[in-house]
Amino acid sequence: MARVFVIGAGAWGTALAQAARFAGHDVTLSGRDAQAAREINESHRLSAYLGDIALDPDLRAQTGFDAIAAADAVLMVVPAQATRATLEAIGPDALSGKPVILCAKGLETGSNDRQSEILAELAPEAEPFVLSGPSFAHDVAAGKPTAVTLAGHSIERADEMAGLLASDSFRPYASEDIVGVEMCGALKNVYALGAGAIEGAGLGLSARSAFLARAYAELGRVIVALGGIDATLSGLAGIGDLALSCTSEQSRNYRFGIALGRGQSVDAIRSGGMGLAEGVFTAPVAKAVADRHAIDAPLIGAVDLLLSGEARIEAIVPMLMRRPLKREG
Ligand SMILES: NC(=O)C1=CN([C@@H]2O[C@H](COP(=O)(O)OP(=O)(O)OC[C@H]3O[C@@H](n4cnc5c(N)ncnc54)[C@H](OP(=O)(O)O)[C@@H]3O)[C@@H](O)[C@H]2O)C=CC1
Ligand SMILES: O=C(CO)COP(=O)(O)O
Repeated sequence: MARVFVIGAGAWGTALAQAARFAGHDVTLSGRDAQAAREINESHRLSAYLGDIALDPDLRAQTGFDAIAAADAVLMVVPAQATRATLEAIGPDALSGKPVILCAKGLETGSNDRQSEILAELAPEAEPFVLSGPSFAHDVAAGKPTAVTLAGHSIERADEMAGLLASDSFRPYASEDIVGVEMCGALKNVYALGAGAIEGAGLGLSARSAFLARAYAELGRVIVALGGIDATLSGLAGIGDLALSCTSEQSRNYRFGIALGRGQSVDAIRSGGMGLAEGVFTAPVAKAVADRHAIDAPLIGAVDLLLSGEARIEAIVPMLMRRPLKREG
């Protein structure tokens, strides 16, 4: 039994804390909301995020970072834009020498950083890992089976972390492609916005499937240009999560995209309480990264344009369709 410390008591942090309990560990979950922590400890629920899913009674929740010093492994699961401030609050010493598994899916606004780049800056002595793949928090917390990718700098250490979190319902596959896995997790949210917009605009399932296939090709170009491994694309973090998020109304990003496709503005959708849609923050960053590396990424550009409010989907689709024809592959 290891001591696992999970930071971020929203839907995904709590689901992963539950997964770590399924794997038999001593788990502490740290959130910023004392009332939510009390609900987890006393009622074994997190109703605001996970409805009536029963949490393991031995899952302990708290605010603050007290138990982190004793942890064998740390999972970072706050939203991507909150990772920097959270790491600053923890301080570098507490994470020195510890495996830190980064679970948020997004690129940071302003710096354009991946989650592992933020960790390297603020806790350079921590050992970075990235977890990503097709995994809705409700499914994982309820003990429904899924598989994910878990990447580290060394495949042997990734094997060890995969072994740490594995249970009958949670099956991590080891990888040594931190960059590729991070880009898959961040960009699938951008593509889910686009696929949702196609649905919301009533453009049909053929269009959505064509978008998904071209998103897959584009994501492959991004991974390789940034130094990732092409094979990651065909794995759980790649096509596994892309297919899930681009076709399921369980995805917040997909639902946000549906609302965009129906003509609602970003502000109107946000004020409607849609919940966290990481792709909204990541899309402009992804566009900047693609431009900087001269990557041909028309779909990221299209989603970014749609989010900007400067063009509606009815105008964007012909722009995509009238580009010069290409050969596949
Ligand atoms: N939900 C899912 O199915 C999955 C989510 N992910 C990823 O996990 C990450 C977290 O998502 P998820 O848990 O779903 O999000 P939620 O919206 O469910 O929860 C976010 C949590 O982070 C807290 N939080 C919000 N802003 C801050 C901040 N500025 N500083 C510190 N804490 C903050 C919230 O606290 P409070 O409640 O007080 O606002 C809440 O506890 C995202 O990157 C997402 O893409 C990955 C796989 C699956
Ligand atoms: O990452 C997820 C599933 O793998 C969750 O997707 P959303 O954040 O779009 O809900």
